[in-house]
Amino acid sequence: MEVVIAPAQELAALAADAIESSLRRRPRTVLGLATGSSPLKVYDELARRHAEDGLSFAEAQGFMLDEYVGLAADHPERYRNVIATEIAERVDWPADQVRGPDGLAEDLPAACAAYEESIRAAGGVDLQLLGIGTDGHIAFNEPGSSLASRTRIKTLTRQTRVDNARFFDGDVERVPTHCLTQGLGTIMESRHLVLLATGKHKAEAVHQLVEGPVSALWPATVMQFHPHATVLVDEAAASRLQLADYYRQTYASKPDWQGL
Ligand SMILES: N[C@@H]1[C@@H](O)[C@H](O)[C@@H](COP(=O)(O)O)O[C@@H]1O
Repeated sequence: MEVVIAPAQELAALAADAIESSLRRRPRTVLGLATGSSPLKVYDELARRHAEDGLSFAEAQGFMLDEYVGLAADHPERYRNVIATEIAERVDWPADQVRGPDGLAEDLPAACAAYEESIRAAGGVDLQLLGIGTDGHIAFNEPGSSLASRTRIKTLTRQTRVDNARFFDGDVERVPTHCLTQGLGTIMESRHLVLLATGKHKAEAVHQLVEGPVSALWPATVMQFHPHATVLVDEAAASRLQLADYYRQTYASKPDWQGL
């Protein structure tokens, strides 16, 4: 696992570099898309590169991590709409090449199975962007999630609903109680995981993710088993890391050509 400690803007540029090099090498790249505030600067940077440097998503495919259950099709916080607004519609990405689990399906388990199949049919995710919840969840895999889980229905914790109330006018009661989420087993099949975390409120979760024992109590710790995982954190989110100096030295001595 590689840990990079840098200011937020630099982290966003690094994640965008990894996505850009993948897209330039292979225009049919399959990208895993995250919601929440953590990836927003990455999306801004990608949109800028599309406008200024011609970075194209025309042949790329996108798969979202998760979706709320039951939010109306036109609800601005429906993750499908968030991804459309934050990235897909700002670049040349055909709408039908960006998919997410269907939180409005009548048969939710069938929708989850179909989603797994569509990821498989696309050849799997090349690069998966991730954020992390304050309770250590990735996507919506809350504490207690099976480390081998696949896309399924989950009940959100009170903590996650409180954290996400800011997107629902601060009213926790308006945050849905259920979601569909890629499982930890699904996420672990992505070829490269790139997790972004900023702010002091993420420091404990980041410490557990990088340095804690692997445990369903901190679901992101499963990433310790991934052969290519990159953790991009600012100073505040890195403030509880025991080996922060070692991560700094390692990154400082890395040759430029190596990338993430
Ligand atoms: N389902 C999303 C996650 O994918 C995201 O990583 C997490 C952290 O969000 P933020 O980046 O806003 O802190 O929040 C939500 O619960």
